[in-house]
Amino acid sequence: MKIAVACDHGGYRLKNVLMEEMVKQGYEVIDFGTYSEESCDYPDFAAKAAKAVASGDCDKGVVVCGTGIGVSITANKVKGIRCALVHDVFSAKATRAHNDTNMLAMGQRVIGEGLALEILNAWLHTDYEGGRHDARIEKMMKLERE
Ligand SMILES: O=C(CO)[C@H](O)[C@H](O)[C@H](O)COP(=O)(O)O
Repeated sequence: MKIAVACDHGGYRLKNVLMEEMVKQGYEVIDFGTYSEESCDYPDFAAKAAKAVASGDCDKGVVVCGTGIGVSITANKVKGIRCALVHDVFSAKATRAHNDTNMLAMGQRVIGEGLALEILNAWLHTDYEGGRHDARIEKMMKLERE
């Protein structure tokens, strides 16, 4: 499975920790930047990762900024993306099981690395449940076509 990752300067350190974990687990990780802690604009990088997921080049995406908010808003502007900003394990599982999210956002300035890794793993390893959630997702995605 191919995972697109991206961050701004505020998420650079956590992105590296998450990438290391995913590589260790055998995921192919494509890093869309940024590549240092020099100040930059999160939409430039989050958009690249989101477009890679939306086009099918990558299967899922993980984006990080200071709060996770900027990168999640950006990712959700790209058609086909359902990006969840998550800072607890329960929501990480729920957003895969119920929302079939294809991108995960977290904030380096909000949670520690240990919790972020638990969230990442919960999100990566929880399957979409389908069933009653299909119609709800279809209603959300229909908004993109209006
Ligand atoms: O988009 C954000 C806020 O929702 C991110 O946390 C950014 O990383 C943050 O705004 C960057 O702030 P900085 O003061 O320029 O480091």
